[in-house]
Amino acid sequence: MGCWAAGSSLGHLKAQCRLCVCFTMLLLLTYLFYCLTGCCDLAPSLSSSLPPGDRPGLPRNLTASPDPAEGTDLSVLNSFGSKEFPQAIIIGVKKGGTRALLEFLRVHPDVRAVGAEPHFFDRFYEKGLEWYRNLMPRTLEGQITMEKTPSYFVTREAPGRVFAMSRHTKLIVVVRDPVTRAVSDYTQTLSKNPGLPSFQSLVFKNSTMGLIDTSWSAVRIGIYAKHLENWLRYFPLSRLLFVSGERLVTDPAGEMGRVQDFLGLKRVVTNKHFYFNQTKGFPCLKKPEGSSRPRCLGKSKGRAHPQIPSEVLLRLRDFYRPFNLKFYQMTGQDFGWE
Ligand SMILES: Nc1ncnc2c1ncn2[C@@H]1O[C@H](COP(=O)(O)OS(=O)(=O)O)[C@@H](OP(=O)(O)O)[C@H]1O
Repeated sequence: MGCWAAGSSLGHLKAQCRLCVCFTMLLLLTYLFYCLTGCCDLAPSLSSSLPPGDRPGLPRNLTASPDPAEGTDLSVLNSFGSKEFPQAIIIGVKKGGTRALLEFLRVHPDVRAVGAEPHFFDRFYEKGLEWYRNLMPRTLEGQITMEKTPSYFVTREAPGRVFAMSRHTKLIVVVRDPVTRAVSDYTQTLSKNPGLPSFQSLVFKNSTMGLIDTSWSAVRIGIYAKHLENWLRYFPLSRLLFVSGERLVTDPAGEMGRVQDFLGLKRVVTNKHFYFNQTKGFPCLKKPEGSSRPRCLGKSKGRAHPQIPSEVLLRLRDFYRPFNLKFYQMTGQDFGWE
């Protein structure tokens, strides 16, 4: 009888143990499931009001705050990672080659970028930082969030606003010979408005005196030294990288090497990612992000420019020379615009 009682209580204990193990497994599996579906992100953030660059040592999936714009959208809950403020922004310049640079960077597995230009720091600042963060793609730990809006470089308020988001933001400026850039800018406007007056009638305030009209944005944008002064009030030079728009065409892998170093990324994007497309006249990607087929940039990039009288271009070149020299001095780089 005593023996039977001992055997029965041992059996009972075994059953309890099995139940215990099952319950623990169930708990673990539930936790795993929630983490994989991104629900762990919904835990209240420890420091979500701080931008990413300013959050000390937290795993990135712990830093995301609840996403009001997403509501209960299951497709979003199912995605991995979290939305972060950009740690690096291509701030300019318009027609410098900013799209090419962003598309080349997107090949890198550790770069995630918004495709469209957000224009947050110039046009939509009143929408607030959370609106901006929600535009960003989700990133995993170790990945960099990026965006490009070339008009930031010439927006007076932009440096202070970017600084207010994070003083650690890395800034990339793609610069191109200001004369060619002005013609490229004009070509773009002309494509939207074929009735536009000629380049020469817009570039001069007084053509007989040869006075350049600096109020015309196509001219003003190219005075790089002036705009850079504005950024240097907030950011040290070490936080900025100047990419040569010319070299981005002639040696894309070389420029990409510098950009990846600046961003603290492994040099993944190299020569083997590019081929020169003779028809386009530009380097193109063998395998752009999300595609296995070679692709060049669209028709609006690498357009033929209208013929501008050489004396007009010479006058414009004279106008830019002192500003270019100042810019070389400020950046410590000679871009070779003659
Ligand atoms: N790989 C490649 N393919 C095509 N185009 C290239 C490339 N690399 C640089 N570029 C030059 O980029 C110029 C357009 O500059 P952005 O992309 O900064 O223009 S924009 O401000 O976003 O409208 C564009 O100017 P245009 O030639 O005047 O069209 C190009 O010269």
